Amino acid sequence: MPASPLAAVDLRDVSHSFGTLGVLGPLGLSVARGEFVALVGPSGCGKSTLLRLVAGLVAPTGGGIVVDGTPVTGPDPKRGMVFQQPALFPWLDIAANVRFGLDEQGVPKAEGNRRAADWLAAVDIADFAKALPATLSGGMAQRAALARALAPEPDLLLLDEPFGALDSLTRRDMQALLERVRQRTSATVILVTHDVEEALFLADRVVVLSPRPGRVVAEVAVPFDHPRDDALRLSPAFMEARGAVEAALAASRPSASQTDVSRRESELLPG
Ligand SMILES: Nc1ncnc2c1ncn2[C@@H]1O[C@H](COP(=O)(O)OP(=O)(O)OP(=O)(O)O)[C@@H](O)[C@H]1O
Repeated sequence: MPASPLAAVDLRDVSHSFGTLGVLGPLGLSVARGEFVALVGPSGCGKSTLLRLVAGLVAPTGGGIVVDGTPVTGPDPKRGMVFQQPALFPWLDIAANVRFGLDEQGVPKAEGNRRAADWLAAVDIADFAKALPATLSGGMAQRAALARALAPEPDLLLLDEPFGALDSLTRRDMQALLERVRQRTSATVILVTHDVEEALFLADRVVVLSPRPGRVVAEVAVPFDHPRDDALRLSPAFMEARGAVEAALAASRPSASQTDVSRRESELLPG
């Protein structure tokens, strides 16, 4: 599969197995520079694995991944990642956590402080600069994790269910926040989520994966301009896009009646 000239991320015939368990692919996926793609699919279909492969934390057992023209062979500071659990360094205050990647890059101290303060303000936690992570709520800690990932100005931001552990109201606040901070960065974004509404609210394209081993079964373009606000969720066009993604998800699963038939057949089998 030839690389698209505009692709920031190119997955070429990628597959992955853990031992004998095939969890992903083979699949191809191209993400354009600056595009925001959301991945949805049934639990266990390999979404997190796909993100870890792109991050270079795991090597694929088949195919290859190219980011900005260079094959992925390991982690790179140009690829920021946010996980479901904030994973902040517990012994560093929030400002130092956000500054961490900048210190690693050798950014001078004064500039690092200024950029960290700027990002803390952008995610509305400037007042918590001196707090330790353990004293923050889940939502606040996740704001800090987002600021930490964005402060080094990554070319690619990988978000693995970043709001999955939050209550629904905090989750909506965080979606609005991510939509807002996205205007400050030109990073390409890949978001893994279980939440179809979240995917549609944030992304430019939603990619639907099949049950394990995950393969691309549908792609839905999200035609709404940015910045988006909450009213969008109630618009007929949004509901229509939601219906399209949910239909693709439902179509990719074995139907309930098929499952019932196979269960009944297995119940009838001797032994
Ligand atoms: N390190 C590992 N060793 C063995 N099996 C693994 C490992 N990591 C993941 N798996 C298995 O691979 C499959 C895919 O896992 P993965 O976390 O990528 O799926 P997912 O789509 O992100 O799931 P969920 O939506 O539930 O988070 C699962 O069956 C999981 O148990």
